[in-house]
Amino acid sequence: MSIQVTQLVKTYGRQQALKGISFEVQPGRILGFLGPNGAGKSTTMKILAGSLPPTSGQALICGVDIRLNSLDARRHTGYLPENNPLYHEMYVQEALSFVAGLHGIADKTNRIAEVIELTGLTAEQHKKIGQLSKGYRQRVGIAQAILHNPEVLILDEPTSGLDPNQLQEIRQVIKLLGREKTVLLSTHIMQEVEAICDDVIIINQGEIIAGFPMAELNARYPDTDLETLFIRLTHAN
Ligand SMILES: Nc1ncnc2c1ncn2[C@@H]1O[C@H](COP(=O)(O)OP(=O)(O)OP(=O)(O)O)[C@@H](O)[C@H]1O
Repeated sequence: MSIQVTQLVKTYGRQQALKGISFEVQPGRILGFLGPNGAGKSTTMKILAGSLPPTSGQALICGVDIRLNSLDARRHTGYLPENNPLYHEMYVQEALSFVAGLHGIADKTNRIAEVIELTGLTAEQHKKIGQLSKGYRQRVGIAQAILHNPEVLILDEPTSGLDPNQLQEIRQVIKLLGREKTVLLSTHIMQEVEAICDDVIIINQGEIIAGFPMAELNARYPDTDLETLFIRLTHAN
């Protein structure tokens, strides 16, 4: 398994954000992670990315326990956080070079050229990040996340706030990356899941309330599209 989560709990003060969730993602799959605001998606993703400790439970990335061997687990993981924090004063190439240095990538120049090509940044690569449109900033965030060529990619609402063209283009980038990598993708856009995801999980109030391969949606929930199912399941709670 690329991602294996067992009975994961996260408590912030008195609030239980994750109430013991368990799920798995097989290698090479794109998993859509759906849930209403405050359901626990970002919390789960931060824990899997190694940037937030869980309260209890286990999470393995490519078989590596994120609590016992965080550094090793993070080598297998690329993470694009929800607010995509970037150095706006840096040039695209400069930022990528900086991140490549953090990862100790040997052949920086070639790898940076590769990720620029993969993420469609070629035309904008000589600009400052602050001068880029939101869609291109998302590409820089994705480029940073894949520099060290991780097997697992965790993307927290990568298409939120994009115009329809950029949204379509970023989806294509994610789909392309999903050919080789395992992707965990959170989104509020149901068509996005239908367009690019192999599997879907719906989380609500810190609990997983549904999970299935997209190909089984119709068999499991006849005459129901994903949006209707989402509203039905998350309203019932
Ligand atoms: N640092 C924090 N301190 C206290 N509570 C927090 C903290 N971060 C998140 N929470 C709470 O934990 C719950 C889950 O939040 P989380 O950000 O994981 O949800 P989400 O599904 O990503 O939501 P959204 O779709 O709005 O991004 C929410 O009730 C939120 O208010």
